Amino acid sequence: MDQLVRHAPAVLAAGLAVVTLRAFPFSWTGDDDSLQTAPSKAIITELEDETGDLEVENEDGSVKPVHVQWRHISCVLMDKSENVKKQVLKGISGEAKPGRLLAIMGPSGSGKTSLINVLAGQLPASNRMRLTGHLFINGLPVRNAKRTVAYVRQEDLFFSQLTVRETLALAAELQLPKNVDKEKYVDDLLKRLGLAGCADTIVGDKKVRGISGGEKKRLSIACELIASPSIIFADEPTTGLDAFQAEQVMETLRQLALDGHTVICSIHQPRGSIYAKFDDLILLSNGSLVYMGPAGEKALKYFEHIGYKCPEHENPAEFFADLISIDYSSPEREEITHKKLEQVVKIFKSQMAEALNGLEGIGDTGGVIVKSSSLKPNRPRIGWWKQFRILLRRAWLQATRDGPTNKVRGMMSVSSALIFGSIFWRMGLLQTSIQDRLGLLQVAAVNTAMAALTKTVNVFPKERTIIQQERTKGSYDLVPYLLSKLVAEAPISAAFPLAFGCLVYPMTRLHPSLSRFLRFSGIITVESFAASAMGLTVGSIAPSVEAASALGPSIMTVFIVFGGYYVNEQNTPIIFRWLPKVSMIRWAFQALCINEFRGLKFIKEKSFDVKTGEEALDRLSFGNTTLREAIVQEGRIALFWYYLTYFFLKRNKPKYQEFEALPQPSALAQCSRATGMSEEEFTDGIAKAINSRAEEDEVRERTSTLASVKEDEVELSDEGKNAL
Ligand SMILES: Nc1ncnc2c1ncn2[C@@H]1O[C@H](COP(=O)(O)OP(=O)(O)OP(=O)(O)O)[C@@H](O)[C@H]1O
Repeated sequence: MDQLVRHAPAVLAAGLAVVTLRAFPFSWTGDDDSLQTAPSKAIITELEDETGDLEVENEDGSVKPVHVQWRHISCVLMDKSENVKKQVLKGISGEAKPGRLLAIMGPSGSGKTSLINVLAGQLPASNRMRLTGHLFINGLPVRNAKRTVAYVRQEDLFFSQLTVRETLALAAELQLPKNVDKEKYVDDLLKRLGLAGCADTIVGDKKVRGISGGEKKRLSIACELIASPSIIFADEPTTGLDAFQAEQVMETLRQLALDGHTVICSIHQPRGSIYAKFDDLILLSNGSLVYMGPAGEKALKYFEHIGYKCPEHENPAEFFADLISIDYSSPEREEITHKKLEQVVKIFKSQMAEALNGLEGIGDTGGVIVKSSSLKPNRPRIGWWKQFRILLRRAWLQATRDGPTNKVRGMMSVSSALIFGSIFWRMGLLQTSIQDRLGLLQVAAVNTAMAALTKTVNVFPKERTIIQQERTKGSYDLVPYLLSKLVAEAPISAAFPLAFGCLVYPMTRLHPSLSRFLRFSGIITVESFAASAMGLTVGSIAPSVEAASALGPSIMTVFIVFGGYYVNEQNTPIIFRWLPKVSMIRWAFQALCINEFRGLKFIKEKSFDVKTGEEALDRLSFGNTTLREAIVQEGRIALFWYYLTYFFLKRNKPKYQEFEALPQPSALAQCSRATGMSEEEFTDGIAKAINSRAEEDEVRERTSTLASVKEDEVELSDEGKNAL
């Protein structure tokens, strides 16, 4: 009898697992009518079906329904001594249904972005963070159900000089299978997202005005849709937009939901007309769930039922915001609003617990504890050569169309050539001209390197974020990307040192020979590539443009000091001897000196005066090196920095927080019965215990309860099947 009583919940669980998965659980507050409606034709026209993947499309072109469920998600931040510093998410459960738009609302800092990141598998990893809970896609734990998600982030990052159509066409070529008509696909996408009117306008940036903020957001959504998403996440898609643009963006998301996608967005405080577009609603406050269920009238009825009535004609979003925000205007108000919030959270928790008790079979994996995984990057669909050609086109368009940047670089090259040309105007062959030549060649080397470095560090950190996102989607590999960038930027990067050389060489009357002039230009061009490559490395490790702009010149200053002019290599302290060998300034300066001084004869006035250029080179300790050797060294330095860039880009992939193990839902339900605690209390206890080493005993105690239940459960699951 005792055995029967213990087995009963599991039999029930097995039955319910099947029933609830079909009927979409958590329907206690749900309006399931819309789930029955057939999704309309999807934007995505054709997709490969890989074994084990969730197919995004049905054969008739409609989107396959994807149902996301999550249970007991807790996210805790720890301090250095492993004590809980902040509970970002406190045991959040819920679901997102296909064909419906789910909005996550709450005051600033309530955990909206964190929850959306967790659900998208893109919560940035941190050693000080503990993430527990379960996430299921169509009833399968995320590790078993591969899913493609579209994640529209708050910040819109694009190649600024490409038009809207080019941006989409390049993404389509990189991500879609061969047999898809890309032109038609892009045209459809442009029409669907209301971008046809600005299809041939460049995206733009702070320097050059392009499309509007709302259009940028819709372009972000369009780009994400190419990655064949089953679920669309959008983190505060209306932030920074005016009311009209915000409305249009939300309408786009609503349409995508109507097409059958599962759409989840976070939003701060929408106006009434936007709120009316939501099908489902999650209200968060201070990491706790205040409400999860249908939006609209049902949500208002729920709050009315628990004693909080929304005044007539008030925007429900504003009513909810007032209800769940803490008022810090005075200690009394703070206490009152705090208490009110605690009460609302408590009421919802008890209702949720009731609903969950009837749904214990969701996502059951036969008693096995599953450690959920975050998203893994996909593999590119096309070969390296095709990737290279597509990326080359993009890099070329970006580099050549960037008028303001090229203009500034051109003006800097010309103005510095004119300044140095005037300072070192027509150097003769007197003894004093030796110092002048050395000074000019040194400033030419420093100026070239600094110009190339500055340009790169100002641009690359932003581009790195784009390529990391694209690579996570599996658009392309790093090698074709870096090669395409190098090839596309080479002619432009060479043009500026050439312009500098063309002016400064004749003005200063450096060694007057065409071949020497060509070599001079060649040396500073190679140096410019080396400095750009160093800029790429700095940009690939620095967290922001500001950090890269501080780090790059600091490293370059060291190379300038050991650039062959200020410190003689032989007098360099032993521990710094390696620095001149890796200084691009030194090798460029050395090559420029060899090119300039070899074969030059100076006017000798005193017996100890330098007579030939070779003697001057000897005094600099440059006498034993050939020009070829110096240029080869410079080339090696460029390759070294390119390799480091590759290495850091490869290594510094975005890392996402993984879930820590928690009991399976059905086992959890039994544990909750066995201990007399609610599921939330039990999970919170385990989550806290995982988070604190000081509570190891508690973990042991609770996991032993779980183990005893699990043993029964394997047996019971079979019984459940038989019973069914
Ligand atoms: N990695 C982290 N380190 C420190 N604090 C964090 C981290 N992640 C989240 N938090 C904190 O957790 C809370 C919730 O953050 P989250 O960004 O999810 O809130 P939000 O509701 O999206 O806020 P907003 O509307 O202002 O964007 C905030 O107080 C935030 O400072």
